[in-house]
Amino acid sequence: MPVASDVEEPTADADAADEGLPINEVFYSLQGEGTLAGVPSVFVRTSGCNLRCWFCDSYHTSWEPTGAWRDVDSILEEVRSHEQANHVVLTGGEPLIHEESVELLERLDEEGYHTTIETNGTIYRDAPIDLASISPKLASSTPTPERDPKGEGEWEEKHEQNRIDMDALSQMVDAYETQLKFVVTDESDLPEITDLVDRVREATATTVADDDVLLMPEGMTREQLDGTRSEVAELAMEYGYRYTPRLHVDLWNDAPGT
Ligand SMILES: C[S@@+](CC[C@H](N)C(=O)[O-])C[C@H]1O[C@@H](n2cnc3c(N)ncnc32)[C@H](O)[C@@H]1O
Ligand SMILES: Nc1nc2[nH]cc(C(=O)O)c2c(=O)[nH]1
Ligand code: SF4
Ligand SMILES: [Mg+2]
Repeated sequence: MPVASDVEEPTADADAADEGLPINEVFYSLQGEGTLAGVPSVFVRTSGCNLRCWFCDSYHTSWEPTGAWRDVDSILEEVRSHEQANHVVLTGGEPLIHEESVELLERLDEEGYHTTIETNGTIYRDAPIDLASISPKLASSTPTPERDPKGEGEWEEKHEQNRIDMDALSQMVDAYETQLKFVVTDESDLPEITDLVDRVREATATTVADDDVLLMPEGMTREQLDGTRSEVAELAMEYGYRYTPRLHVDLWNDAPGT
């Protein structure tokens, strides 16, 4: 069922909290991205986002948010049904627009799961998060009229205004074990990445090592990655940052539930 458009705003939380979370999908796979790539994990994907990256590979959580409201108990039951998994990845959409994500993370933590959150880093919440996998959005993600997958650039200004919130980002880096995972389209992204990393280092008490900074090639299909991964790998070597593959795309292309 379509998720009401008000899930896009964090202010809708109070009303929605009783109903649980808008869930787009729950599936079991290998973590495909970042320092835990290859680890068997259950993915819980919430619907609704406060940004609109033109390249978003989860279109039905952002541009066309779709899902069903589910209470935390029913989500936990499905997570537990994947008995082999010790790791849970909470993703979206933007999972931190939802207050109820905190309750889900608390319950997962109580049951002994390792929790990763995939977030764009614009909203801080206090929750038991074992790895904050933060993917701050660069200027190259902005949905200009030429790149808008849906309209004619109606989201350009709002996306541009909201894509970086240095207070939320630095609070998260100080609170949790963190990886900063940048989607790279080409080498023109690198000056913005180095500048942002410098600003995070200035704003936080935490040491952000170069290998906590990950470059991930843009592409939601193998064919698209064929056009980006070599250049991004070279850039990681040149700048001393870590390269992360998109292992799930290499293995399963853009198949649903992977
Ligand atoms: C769909 S997002 C959901 C979590 C959160 N909204 C975020 O952007 O971090 C999950 C991850 O996929 C990445 N991603 C989305 N579309 C992509 C694409 N076309 N190529 C590479 N990575 C992409 C995001 O940057 C993020 O790291
Ligand atoms: N296998 C797999 N690994 C992932 N890591 C982060 C994902 C996400 O969409 O947040 C993702 C995903 O969609 N699939
Ligand atoms: S922030 Fe994440 S979910 Fe939202 S549009 Fe960008 S990639 Fe998609
Ligand atoms: Mg994904």
